Amino acid sequence: MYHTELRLTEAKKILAKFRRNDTCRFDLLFFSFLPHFLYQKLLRNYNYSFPILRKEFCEKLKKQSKDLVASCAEIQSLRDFGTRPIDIDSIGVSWLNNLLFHLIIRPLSSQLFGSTENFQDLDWRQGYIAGYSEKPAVEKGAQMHRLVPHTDDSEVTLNIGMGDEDFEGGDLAFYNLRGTPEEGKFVGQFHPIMGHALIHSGRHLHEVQEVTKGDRYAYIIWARSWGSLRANICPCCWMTRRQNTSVSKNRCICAPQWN
Ligand SMILES: O=C(O)CCC(=O)C(=O)O
Ligand SMILES: [Fe+2]
Repeated sequence: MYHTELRLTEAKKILAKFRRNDTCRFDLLFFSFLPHFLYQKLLRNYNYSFPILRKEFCEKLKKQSKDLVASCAEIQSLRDFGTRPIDIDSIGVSWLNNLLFHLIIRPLSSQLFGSTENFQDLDWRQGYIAGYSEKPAVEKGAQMHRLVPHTDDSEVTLNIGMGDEDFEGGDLAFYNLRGTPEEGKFVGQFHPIMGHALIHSGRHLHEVQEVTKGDRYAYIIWARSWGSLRANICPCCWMTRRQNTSVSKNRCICAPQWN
């Protein structure tokens, strides 16, 4: 679990540095208009989309991740790196996770999802780059053709399109909120835009459709609330969206027969 206060101090320091340095400042588009932030409602009331990173910055981040995969391929014991989505902390860009978490995800989430998802604040994040391709290959850091419908083990997910610019297919499709009568019903789909973020609740069923041309990358951050939501309910039941019935309660490892 991350220590929220420590990370917040770090995020503020980095933000101050960006404000002093023009070259860096314009790398992250959102800093220039964050105070007047306007988000756009997308796919009814559940998902919201807005521009967040410059294309050049997305390219740099992708390059850093791919270069690391390529160097690891030369070292026998690190060959697995790239077979799974690339963890942002492990490629030395934790500061970006922290900035996005503290300055974007936390404030937006408490307004947009706090009451429906039952949390007061978020205090944990994990960021990674997922790659998909018409021709998946470890050396590109693009491991998959598609991603089947699922919910995330997060209260809220931020999804930033990282390009490439000319891929085809690979739309993000949504099928409504797990645990509601509408679960499974198609809501809409979204062709990722490079540098644009989409924020949605973790229990919003979604899939990545097959990429039919080129490579497609996304920078995903999962955010959780261990301090409020997961402190009050069994995290395992929440994760599997187990309903609170006598049958499903007995299937939980926290149920009396296991203790
Ligand atoms: O690649 C994407 O756009 C979505 C990925 C996703 O849903 C996930 O990693 O949970
Ligand atoms: Fe997901």
